[in-house]
Amino acid sequence: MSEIKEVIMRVNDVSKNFINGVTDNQILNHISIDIYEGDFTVIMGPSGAGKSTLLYAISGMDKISEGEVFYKDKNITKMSENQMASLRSKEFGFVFQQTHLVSYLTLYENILAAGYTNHQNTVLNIKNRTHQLLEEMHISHVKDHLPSQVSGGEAQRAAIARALINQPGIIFADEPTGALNKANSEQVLDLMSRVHQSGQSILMVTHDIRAAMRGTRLLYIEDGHIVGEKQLIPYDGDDVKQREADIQKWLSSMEW
Ligand SMILES: Nc1ncnc2c1ncn2[C@@H]1O[C@H](COP(=O)(O)OP(=O)(O)OP(=O)(O)O)[C@@H](O)[C@H]1O
Repeated sequence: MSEIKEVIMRVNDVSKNFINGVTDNQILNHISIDIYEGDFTVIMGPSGAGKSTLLYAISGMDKISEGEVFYKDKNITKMSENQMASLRSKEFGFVFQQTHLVSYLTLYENILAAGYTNHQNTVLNIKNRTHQLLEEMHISHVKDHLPSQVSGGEAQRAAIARALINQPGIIFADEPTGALNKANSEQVLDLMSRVHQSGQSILMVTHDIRAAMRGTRLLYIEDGHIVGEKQLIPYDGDDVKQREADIQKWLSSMEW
């Protein structure tokens, strides 16, 4: 019997236009898609196809031109700035190519500060969870370093810890390994896989097959439409070559 998944984000007929002078560019063209709880959903597609625009539209980071986006049945399109800010700090976690860590705070303080944005939690709980995440992300040994004093991989792992501090319903990641070398990328991806295995819903944009293979559902966007989809069994580190070849074959069928 197949497992029934809950919808965590519902994208309903969403369009996004950018107006540059007199030109009106439609980047997202009436997209409707459900994102499921517990999935590691990956958005792929050619450069300029609208991958990041879709991620920002779904996460409410950017206003959409038309349509509606729901998070667990709450229509986020209708929320005020304050409601949206509160939802973002409690329910959404963000990881970008650049970490956006505060340069004058240590890794520990960066994570802690994000925890303090959720006023429902106690200081003791936030401190305990920060230490737990530092352990899980293998960065306890550099917790008192500034972002400029650690490697790109360590900084990105701190950014993931920061995204997880408030136990978000979903993590949005935009090319999280885009600025990292191969070794650091693999470490970050291993941690993202582990976070996903613990039940975390993730929506990630990437053009990197090594990152995409961590996903359980791949979506392909082109010319503002979702034109392809592929399901994958959860990543367990086995048959990596086969997984890579399967994704490559699927991408080639999209890009012919
Ligand atoms: N703020 C903006 N104003 C005007 N045009 C924009 C803006 N942001 C994005 N665009 C345009 O929208 C299109 C899609 O951009 P987007 O960043 O979503 O693409 P992408 O698929 O993520 O690309 P890449 O893989 O190169 O990062 C591009 O043509 C881009 O130039």
